[in-house]
Amino acid sequence: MQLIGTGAARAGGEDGKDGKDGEAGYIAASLRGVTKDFGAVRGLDRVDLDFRSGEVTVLLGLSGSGKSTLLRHLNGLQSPTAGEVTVLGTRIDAGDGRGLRRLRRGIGFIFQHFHLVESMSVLENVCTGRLGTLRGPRLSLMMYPRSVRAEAMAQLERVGLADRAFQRADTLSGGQKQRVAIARALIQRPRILLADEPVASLDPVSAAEVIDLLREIGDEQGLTVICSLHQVRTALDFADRIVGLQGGRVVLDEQAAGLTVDAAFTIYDRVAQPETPQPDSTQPDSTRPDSTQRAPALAG
Ligand SMILES: Nc1ncnc2c1ncn2[C@@H]1O[C@H](COP(=O)(O)OP(=O)(O)OP(=O)(O)O)[C@@H](O)[C@H]1O
Repeated sequence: MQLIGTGAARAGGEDGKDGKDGEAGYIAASLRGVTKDFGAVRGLDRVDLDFRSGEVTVLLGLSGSGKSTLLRHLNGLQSPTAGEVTVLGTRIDAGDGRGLRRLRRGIGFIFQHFHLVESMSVLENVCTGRLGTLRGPRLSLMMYPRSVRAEAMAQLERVGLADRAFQRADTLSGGQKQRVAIARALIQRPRILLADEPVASLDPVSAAEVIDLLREIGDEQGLTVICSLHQVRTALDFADRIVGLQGGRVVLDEQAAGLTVDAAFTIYDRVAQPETPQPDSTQPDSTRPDSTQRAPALAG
């Protein structure tokens, strides 16, 4: 089976041209020959990928396959050992501190553990998403411009949490916290939304709500969404495109619509021990062995 397909080219049209910034389907981010070494450990291995505007991509792969490392390269949190990372038309790996900060304003990042300030109100947490555009410290909600507070409230309405605006963040459930984190990312007015296992800490119902919200917002705003997940079936429902990583290498790159669950699972099977039981694709996600459950067995 040929695992590496032409997902990126198909998403952007047959010619695969870059297009101009602002056009639907232009290349919002790309990695060219990106290798990342952490001492003796290779985190990414000669990765070539283009991500087009408006496209929702899910990164799949075993724990340690390089998903988080790839996402961190896309917002300049990490720099490659070799290769180039271009985001929104600018080499993010070569930027200075100021250029990097400016570029990062166009990139929202959602984390597994939300990264909210628990003692702050929900509304103030959302306002912090605009700190990069404001001069000077903001030590309380009222130190943010009225326009920022109004926009934060609008974003909370968008994620269905306006009624929680003045509660402390630590009074929310995990699913609610992740929706606040999404609102905080949206107030940046990003063009790219990166999400690193955004539902890994959530119950299945909250996880589905967060995934649906990300898809809706991505579609509404034409965002480039790149998200790592461990739930294969959810990934196929959510994504336009699936990129599979193994040992830091891209081993699968296909449109989600053309992939079966079993084909997607080959990302994991290629490193499975021979005696590892094969998944039963007739079972629903909640009962079927998924990568989160299979990973330890496969890795061991
Ligand atoms: N800061 C670091 N220092 C040393 N090694 C690292 C560092 N970050 C990542 N690695 C290594 O790089 C490889 C890829 O890690 P990465 O966190 O990207 O994997 P992942 O696919 O996101 O895993 P998970 O699904 O568990 O989050 C792993 O072998 C990991 O141990």
